[in-house]
Amino acid sequence: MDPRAQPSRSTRPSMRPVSGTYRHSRASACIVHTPSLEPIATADEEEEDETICESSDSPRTSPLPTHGQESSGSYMDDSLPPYKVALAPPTDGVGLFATRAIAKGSVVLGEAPIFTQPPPPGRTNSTVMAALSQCTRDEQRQYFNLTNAYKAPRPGKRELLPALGIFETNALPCGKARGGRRAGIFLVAARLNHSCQPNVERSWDESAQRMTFRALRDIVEGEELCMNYVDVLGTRAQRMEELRTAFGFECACVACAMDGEDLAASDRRRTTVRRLFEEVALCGSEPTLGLRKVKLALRLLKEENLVHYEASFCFDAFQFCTLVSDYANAKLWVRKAWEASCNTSGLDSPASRAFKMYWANPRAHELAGLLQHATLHGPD
Ligand SMILES: C[S@@+](CC[C@H](N)C(=O)[O-])C[C@H]1O[C@@H](n2cnc3c(N)ncnc32)[C@H](O)[C@@H]1O
Repeated sequence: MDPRAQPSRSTRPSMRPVSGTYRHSRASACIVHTPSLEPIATADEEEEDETICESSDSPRTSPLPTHGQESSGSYMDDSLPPYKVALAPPTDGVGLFATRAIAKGSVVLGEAPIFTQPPPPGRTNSTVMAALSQCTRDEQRQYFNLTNAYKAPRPGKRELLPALGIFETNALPCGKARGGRRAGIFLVAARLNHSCQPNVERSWDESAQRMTFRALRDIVEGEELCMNYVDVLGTRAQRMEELRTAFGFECACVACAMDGEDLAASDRRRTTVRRLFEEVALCGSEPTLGLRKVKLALRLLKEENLVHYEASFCFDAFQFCTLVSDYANAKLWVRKAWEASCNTSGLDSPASRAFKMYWANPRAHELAGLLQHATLHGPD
């Protein structure tokens, strides 16, 4: 190993340069979930990097399939929403179901909050009631029809008055506030159930003050639309425990319904991806090894039907390639990261824009050329 190949200063930390916490939890994550795992910052969590600008040879045309009405956040190809509310039997409540096929990356729903609240302790039953008083009668009626997971006492949780209990059950993080993150009520999205194999991802558009929900993969008519409230890389037992403690329910999703060898294999894959996520960040001086780990993680994610983390791992692979000046493969990887990021958080998200910029100019990355020249591999 070339001793020069110890990119001491920044390699390790900057293996996750487009970092941040990409929380999947509902805002009742006053239950603090700090997923060191979570890869790509979404619009609600990532300050825009001011150093990023379009270079003149930026890729101009999108090689991606059309992203519905990407920027407007409205529905895909007709004026009717591509979902309906219907009973979701295993959950004791309702959920949202696709009323037609929805293509990967399409906007499923764009919604503004009826009101937002600061993080605790600034959020109380009185502040929620005050915000509700500014809403229409219909919004108030719909609000009080939402699920309240704090109705009955739960171990370790204090009972909450109804308005606050409903808020904590249904609110989603949306934007920053002094001392934490604001959270808001989205009357339609409040009907999205959790799945450990989600098919919908949310991203907050700070400038439009709207939440956009995109299809993580192709969705067939009749399929339930689900996002994930917690990180999904744990074993079933770990995920169940987290959902029970944080949200007070026993997860009835398809991944948690597995048993026997299927469950054991799924647990193994998810824990391996989690381990790889940590290990890849430590491979700054061993790009070949790092890239091998990335490829394994991507294969396991695919087998688990999990799309999250794809962009992050692809970006790691990009960095390994740029470290050794393998710019041809670096471009292939960052393009893949860009495609994955557009599918989950849209063309205009800070991560998507950063990936696009590096696709146009991989040498702009701070790790470029730090190690001895080598040729690695592109995506499979
Ligand atoms: C934000 S609401 C989602 C919509 C809710 N099902 C309804 O009827 O309004 C969250 C609640 O839905 C239920 N839920 C969501 N995901 C679930 C899952 N995977 N398994 C069981 N219950 C779930 C829990 O009761 C949870 O407190």
